[in-house]
Amino acid sequence: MVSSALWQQCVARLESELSEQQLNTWIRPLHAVEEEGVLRLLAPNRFVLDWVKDHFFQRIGQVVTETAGHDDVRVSLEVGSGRKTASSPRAPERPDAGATRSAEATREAADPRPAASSPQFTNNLNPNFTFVNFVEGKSNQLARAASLQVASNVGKAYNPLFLYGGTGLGKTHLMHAIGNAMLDQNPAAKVVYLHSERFVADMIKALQHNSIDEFKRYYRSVDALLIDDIQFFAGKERSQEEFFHTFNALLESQQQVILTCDRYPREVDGLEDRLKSRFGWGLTVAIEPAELETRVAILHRKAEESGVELPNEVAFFVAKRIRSNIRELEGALRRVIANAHFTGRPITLDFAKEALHDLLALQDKLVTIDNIQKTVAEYYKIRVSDLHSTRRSRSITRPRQVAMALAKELTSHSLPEIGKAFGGRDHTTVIHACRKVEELRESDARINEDFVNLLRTLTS
Ligand SMILES: Nc1ncnc2c1ncn2[C@@H]1O[C@H](COP(=O)(O)OP(=O)(O)OP(=O)(O)O)[C@@H](O)[C@H]1O
Repeated sequence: MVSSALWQQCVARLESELSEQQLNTWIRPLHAVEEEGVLRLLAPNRFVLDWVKDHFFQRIGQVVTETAGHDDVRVSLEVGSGRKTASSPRAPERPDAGATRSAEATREAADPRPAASSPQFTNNLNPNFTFVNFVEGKSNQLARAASLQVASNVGKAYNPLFLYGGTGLGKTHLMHAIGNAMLDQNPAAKVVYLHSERFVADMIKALQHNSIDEFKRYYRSVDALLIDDIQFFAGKERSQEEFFHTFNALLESQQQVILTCDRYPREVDGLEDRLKSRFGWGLTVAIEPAELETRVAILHRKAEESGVELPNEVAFFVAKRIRSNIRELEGALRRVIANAHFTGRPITLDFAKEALHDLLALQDKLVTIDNIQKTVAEYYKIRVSDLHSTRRSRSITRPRQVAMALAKELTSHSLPEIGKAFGGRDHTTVIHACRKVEELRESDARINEDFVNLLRTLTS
């Protein structure tokens, strides 16, 4: 809440000195009004006022003088809101008393949320990431179900909830969906979302400014702490230490912790073992690359949200060609919609092919059958020539089938072309391989893991 131009400049200066959490908790909630040589800072409540007065007021005075370029501006601090000021332009005699109660009452009457949800906790949640617009599929079913459980049983169902998986697969979306659901149920809930890099940066700032206790208090006072991409903690020992204690404190008092990571926690190098083991205390669930049907459903949903009708064949075409990452899928759809908008042409299959021409050409260059064969051979520690050969031992046939299934999934080659590239085999062999792999992925977790790992390697 910033209104005066002078105050905006002051806040910009303070941004380089204070942590994001200090700014969000104490500085940004202040509403500023300039009146006849007085910069009136209105705090949303007494609590914020007292804290700002004790901790920042002196510095604010200096910054205002430096920014204004003279010391003719007096700074006052009082409880109030911008709305109150508009109908009552006169500054109270005693800045931090007087109109206090009526200003508070105005705020409360206009704001249906309980006072506890005042801007001290800026949750950073993206309101567009909800359960309603999260499309369910086999690849994310478990993660979604666990997230729903956590949302309806905060701190008690699974704590921590640890979501992991490749980039752009919906981890952040689900995490925000939980936060948004918590706020729907209880608007006063203190839900804080942040990227792990932000946590590290804030901690460093807090250490530099001797405010580490305040930092600790802040993070330990939330109802739910949502930290994204915790792989960035790797190698940052001091941050891990701090996070470890915060994490324990939250868990002990049943405050919810939700974490995401681009891989399974134990696979993150440079992360302390005690953290890795703690992460496993709750529930660790993977989000896998979405299968074709889910990608198609996501495209339809996103098109609908943009008010665009997407022909089914276009949805299938885009979903078949862009497989690894929902963010890229969305990007492709956006491009098709924007092109249609600018040219005024209807979205047909030919139009989509044209709009995505360069993007798809680039992708074709990246995933070739050759490339798949090399990657698969390396993964299973066999030779590429084994994939072409007639050898029928299990240690060779399985990788060969997996490689064929990947070629079918990841390239636009026809079945006969794929068969030919595997030592001149028939297209029925490719069909059989694809069916077999599909079956095995259902029944054998290791094969499924191999397939997903290979898919990720080839498409990231
Ligand atoms: N199942 C889904 N339904 C609807 N939208 C989805 C789904 N999965 C992903 N998305 C969308 O894809 C985009 C990328 O998702 P998100 O940011 O959650 O990915 P992520 O897994 O957190 O990736 P990163 O590791 O790169 O941060 C978002 O716009 C999100 O809304």
